[in-house]
Amino acid sequence: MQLYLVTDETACLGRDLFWVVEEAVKGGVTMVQLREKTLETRAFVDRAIRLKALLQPYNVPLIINDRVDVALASDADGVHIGQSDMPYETVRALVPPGKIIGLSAETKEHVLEAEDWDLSYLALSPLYATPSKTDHAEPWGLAGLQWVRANSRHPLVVIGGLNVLNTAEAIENGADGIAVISAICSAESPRTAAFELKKTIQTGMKKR
Ligand SMILES: Cc1ncc(COP(=O)(O)OP(=O)(O)O)c(N)n1
Ligand SMILES: Cc1ncsc1CCOP(=O)(O)O
Ligand SMILES: [Mg+2]
Repeated sequence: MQLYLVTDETACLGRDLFWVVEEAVKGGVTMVQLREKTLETRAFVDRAIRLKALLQPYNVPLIINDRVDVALASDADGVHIGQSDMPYETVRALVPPGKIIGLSAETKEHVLEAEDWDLSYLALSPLYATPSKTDHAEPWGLAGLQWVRANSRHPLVVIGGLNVLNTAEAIENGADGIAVISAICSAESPRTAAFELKKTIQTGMKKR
């Protein structure tokens, strides 16, 4: 989950979502989350199955946002849950062993509660304010990220307002990866954008 693409069709500037995802993967994306907030269940499952087939040859895991049923139906590699979604214990009981479970943390309490849980990653949500999610919580900022790094045993992903200019500092301050919507989906070239972000992550990693 070094470079984690979260999909949003409306951010893709009218371009085909599957084209955007494949370009991004060719540029260096290491994990993809299918995030559909309005799609009906059948269309969501169809899209997940198609995306899984696209990603498989690249060995890039597919994560489903919010919906354990869709993750199971599409044999996705995992599920991402937030603080208003299905509770962790229920998800853990439903999802087969070996699947990825990622969780959003919006507060210090969420971070501490997650210490007992078997998570593949914890996402600091959001690191910075972003127009891509209108109902987001108070941003963590770099000081918040440093606190989480010191108090969490989980791999950390940061999401919200990440771009090529602020990625290195997030990595240097303890993030193990970044998750983005607009920096890739809305880029003129999703492939080049992913390539540049990946290069920046790797530079940041060398400095810590
Ligand atoms: C990687 C990642 N981090 C955070 C979120 C946000 O999850 P959530 O708070 O449940 O909000 P929605 O995305 O469901 O609107 C995420 N999806 N992915
Ligand atoms: C899904 C989500 N969760 C927290 S912020 C966010 C949106 C991130 O989008 P962007 O990378 O365009 O800021
Ligand atoms: Mg959610």
